[in-house]
Amino acid sequence: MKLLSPAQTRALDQATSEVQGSTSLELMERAATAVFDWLLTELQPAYTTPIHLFCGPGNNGGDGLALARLLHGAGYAVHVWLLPADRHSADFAANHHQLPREINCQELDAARLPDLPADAVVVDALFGAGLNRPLTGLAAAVVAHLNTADALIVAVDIPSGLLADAAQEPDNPVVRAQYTVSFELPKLAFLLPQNAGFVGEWYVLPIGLAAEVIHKTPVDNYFVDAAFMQGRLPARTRFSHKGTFGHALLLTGSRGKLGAAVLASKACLRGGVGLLTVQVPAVGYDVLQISVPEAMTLTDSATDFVTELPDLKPYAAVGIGPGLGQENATCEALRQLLKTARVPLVLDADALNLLGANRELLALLPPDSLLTPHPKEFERLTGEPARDDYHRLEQLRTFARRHSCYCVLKGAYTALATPEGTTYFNSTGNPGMATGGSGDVLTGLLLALRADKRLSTLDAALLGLYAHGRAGDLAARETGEAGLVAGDLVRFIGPALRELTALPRRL
Ligand SMILES: NC(=O)C1=CN([C@@H]2O[C@H](COP(=O)(O)OP(=O)(O)OC[C@H]3O[C@@H](n4cnc5c(N)ncnc54)[C@H](OP(=O)(O)O)[C@@H]3O)[C@@H](O)[C@H]2O)[C@@H](O)CC1
Ligand SMILES: [K+]
Repeated sequence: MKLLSPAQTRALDQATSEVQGSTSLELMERAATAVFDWLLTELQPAYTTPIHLFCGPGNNGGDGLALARLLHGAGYAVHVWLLPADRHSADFAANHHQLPREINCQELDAARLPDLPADAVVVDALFGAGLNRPLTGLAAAVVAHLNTADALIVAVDIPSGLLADAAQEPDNPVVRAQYTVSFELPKLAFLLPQNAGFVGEWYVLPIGLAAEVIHKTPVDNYFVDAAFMQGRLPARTRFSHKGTFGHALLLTGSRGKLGAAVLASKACLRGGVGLLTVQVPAVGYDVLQISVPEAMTLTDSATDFVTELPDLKPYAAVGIGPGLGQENATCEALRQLLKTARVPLVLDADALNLLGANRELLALLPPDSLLTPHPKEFERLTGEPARDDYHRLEQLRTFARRHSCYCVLKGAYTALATPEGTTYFNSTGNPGMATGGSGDVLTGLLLALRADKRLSTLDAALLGLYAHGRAGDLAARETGEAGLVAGDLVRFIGPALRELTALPRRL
C-alpha cells in the first residue's frame, strides 16, 4: 500500500469524485458508513451504551455528523457535541442539515464540558487530515478533557491534533485514542513509535477511492502488507539446482556468542540457500558441526574471534556480524571484506558497531550492501542522536542515499530505505520478537535471499523482513508472545516463505 501525504489525499478525494462521477458528500457517506460498520462489528456497543460524537468544523466533523445519523437510525443513544467555528465545510453543513431533530446536539462550552462515563464511547471527529496548526483555546481544552475521561475513544481518520506525516512539538494537544479508524490507506504517523499513545490500535477501511489514481500517484513511502508481497518469491522449477540458490558465506561468532552463529546459520538454511559455509573462530568448530550439520564450517586461525577472510571467489553473497565481537583484528577482517567483496553483503550487529566505531570504513561499503541496524546501532552509524522518529527516518533515507546502500531500521514496522530514497515499512511481526537472537535469524534469512540469483536486492530485503515477521506471528500462535524465542522463528521461516511464493499461472 502507498502512504500518501495530506495534499495527495485531498487530490485523490477530488479525482475519485471526477472519475466515479460522485460528489464529495457521497464519499463522506461511504466513509461514515465504513466507520459505522466497523463500530458495530468490532466494538459491538449495547443499545444503552452512550455514544458521544465530538465534531469539528471541517469534513472530519462532517464524517462524525453522518455517523451520528447512521447510529441514531440504527437505534443507538447518540449525543453530538459541536466545536463552535466561524466557518464550516460545505459537506459538514449538509450533514448538519440532515441530522435528525431528535438527536441531542449541543455546542461545546469550555465552562461546561460534558461528563463522559467510563462505559461511554467517544467518537473523536474534531480534526482530521486538514489540521494545519496546533490546537489552542476551546479545541485544546476539549482534547485535554477527552484525555482525562475513562471512556473508550475512537478517532475518525486520525486522532485530533496529530499531523498525518510530520513532526510536531511533544506538548501539542493531541487526542489519545484507543482506536483509530482511517480510510483506504494508512498514514505515516501510524507507523512511528512516538505516536503509538495517540493512535492506539489502527484500522484502515476501504471506501472505494479510485484505485487507478492511487496507482499513478508517486510516493516515497510504502506499507508492505500481504497483498504487496503476494507472489514476490518465484516458485522453484523442477530443474533448479543448488547453484540457482547460491553459495553463501557467513562470518560469525566469538567465544560465548556462538549461539548467534548457530541461529543465523539455521535461518540461512531455512531461507533456502543452496550451500552455506560458516567461518567461525576455532572455539566454534564443534558447536557448528554438531548444531548445523547442513553447513560447511571453516575455522579461523584465532581461537576466540574471527580475524581472517577465506577466498571469497566461491560465494554468491557474504553475511557478517552475528556474535562477532569487536576485536581490532575482527575490524581488520571487516575492512578487508569491504575492500575486496564483489558480491552482495549483509552487515549486522557487531559488524555495524565496528562501522560505527570506525566511520571511515563507511566509504568502503560496496554499493547495494544491506545493513540491518536497530535504532541504537543506527545511532552509532550516524554518530548523531535523532531528535524524534521523523528525524530518524530522515537520517535513514540520507544514509541509504549517501552510501548507496539498503538500510533497515529494526523495530515495530521495521523500515527499509533504498539508495533511491524510497522507504518501505514492514507490517508483520509482534512484540514477542523483541528477544535475544531475533536479529541473528533475520541476518541469516536475508543472506539466503541475497544469495538467490533470481532476486533483486529490493525483493530479497522485502521478502526477508516480511517473512521474518510472519514467522514470528506464526510462532507466537503456538508459543504466545512471551514464550517466543529466536529458535522458534527459524522453524517458521519455511511456512512464511511458502505463503509468499508465486503460484503457477492458470488460465
Ligand atoms: N479521502 C479521504 O480520506 C476522505 C476524507 N474524509 C474526511 O475529511 C477529513 C479532512 O477534512 P478537511 O480537509 O475538511 O479537514 P478537517 O481536519 O476536518 O478540518 C479542517 C478545518 O479545520 C480548520 N483547522 C485546521 N487546523 C485547525 C486548528 N489547529 N485549530 C482550529 N481550526 C483548524 C481548517 O480551517 P482554517 O481555520 O485553517 O481555515 C478547516 O476548516 C478527513 O480527515 C476525513 O475525516 C471523508 O469525509 C471522505 C474521504
Ligand atoms: K479525528
